[in-house]
Amino acid sequence: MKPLLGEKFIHNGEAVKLPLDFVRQLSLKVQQERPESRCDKVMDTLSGCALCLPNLTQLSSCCCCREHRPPLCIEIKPKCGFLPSSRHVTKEIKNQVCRFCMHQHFKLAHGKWKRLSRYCLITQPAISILSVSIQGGECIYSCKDDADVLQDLDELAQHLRPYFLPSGSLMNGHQSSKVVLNELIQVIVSALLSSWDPRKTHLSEGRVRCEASLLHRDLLRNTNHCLPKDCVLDKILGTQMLDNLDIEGLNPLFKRVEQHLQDFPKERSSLQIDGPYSHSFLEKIQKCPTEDDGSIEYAVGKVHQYRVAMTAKDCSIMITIATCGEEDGLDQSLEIQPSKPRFTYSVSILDLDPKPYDSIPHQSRLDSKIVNHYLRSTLPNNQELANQSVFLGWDREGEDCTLVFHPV
Ligand SMILES: O=P(O)(O)O[C@@H]1[C@@H](OP(=O)(O)O)[C@H](OP(=O)(O)O)[C@H](O)[C@H](OP(=O)(O)O)[C@H]1OP(=O)(O)O
Ligand SMILES: Nc1ncnc2c1ncn2[C@@H]1O[C@H](COP(=O)(O)OP(=O)(O)OP(=O)(O)O)[C@@H](O)[C@H]1O
Repeated sequence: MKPLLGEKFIHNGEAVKLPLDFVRQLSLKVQQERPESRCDKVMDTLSGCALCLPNLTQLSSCCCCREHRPPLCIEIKPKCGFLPSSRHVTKEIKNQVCRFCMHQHFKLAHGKWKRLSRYCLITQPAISILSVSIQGGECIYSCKDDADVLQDLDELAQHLRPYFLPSGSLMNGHQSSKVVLNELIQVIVSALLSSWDPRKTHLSEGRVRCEASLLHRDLLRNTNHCLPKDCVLDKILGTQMLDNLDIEGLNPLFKRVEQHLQDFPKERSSLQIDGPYSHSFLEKIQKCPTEDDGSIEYAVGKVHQYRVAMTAKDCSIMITIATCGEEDGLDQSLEIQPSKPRFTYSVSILDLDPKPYDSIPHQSRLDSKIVNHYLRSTLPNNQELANQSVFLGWDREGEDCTLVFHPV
């Protein structure tokens, strides 16, 4: 992922061995802390291996030590940043509404989420804050399912006040909360959009407006869709866009690979179906023909590209910021306005586990379920269709099992 997402955002980590007993105890502790919706996840307690990474809630050049204020760490899961433009897409709604918005309805119906979020990366310039922690691990804000969001944000603002409002400020109550949160968001956005060369900007390709976004239309109209070249969001978006066929275009290629592996099982390893994720794997991704020439190389290249794109669609960004003085003279410092505090920051990408090859059929089924559920549950014109859906071939789970008659 490093060559694709950029050296500076990714930490290799080091594979380390851990005593199995320690891992078992850790797993028990972690399991107790998991929110209900994530209790199906378990830690791998059998391999005895772990990845040792630097603590990304801290800054390496710690000018903040002088400041007496611990750094703030903000974690964001951006999810997919574009609408498909593949000719293989069969359902028009996928060109209008992003998967994240459609998936939310599906998750709500199945009890995974308790409410719809206003977050939609496709259309909005705003940032939805997922979690903020202070160095030392104290979490001061986290997107909880059933919490009172406004009250939580007020509490968050109280914590952040010393970072963003001068100590003598007379502002208080709701007004100051608003100012403080706006300042935080400005700093986050600046870190997300910062690149080594601020003059380089480019327009993101493809359709950029998700029609299901809950954000106000006026806000959407004024949105500028430029991303500075090489900023973290640009790198992630570019990698996500390796999925240019959509799962609907990829599925037949996956079947081609499956057939090939049945005929030539020994080629599984040279085609690097299960890795290793080496230089030659990267070459298969980068040198994949642009048009389908019917070859196995094309099919494998597209499958690999899709898996890498899926990883980039599910990664997190960690931004750590600390206030600093002018005398710190750091390379990566943000000055939002000359009269306001200066910040130093670091931006990293994490959770880059490769998505397994075997998950592709699941992704294909899930895609139909999400789209069918969305069409049935949200579009008023489809209400009648929804009532008849069982007869038309949609089962209760929203899976498309339509019986298609072909002319003979
Ligand atoms: O399918 P999505 O878009 O909901 O993404 C899943 C994530 O959901 P969320 O980002 O919370 O909405 C999901 O996150 P959570 O566990 O719900 O926090 C996982 O990251 C999942 O990956 P994997 O299947 O465990 O490898 C993710 O699954 P895939 O990326 O494999 O689809
Ligand atoms: N290097 C790091 N420094 C600080 N915090 C980290 C670091 N790596 C991960 N975290 C925190 O731990 C969380 C879980 O990490 P990650 O998503 O990589 O693990 P995971 O194995 O996918 O978790 P799960 O078992 O829940 O699926 C991250 O969302 C982040 O909050």
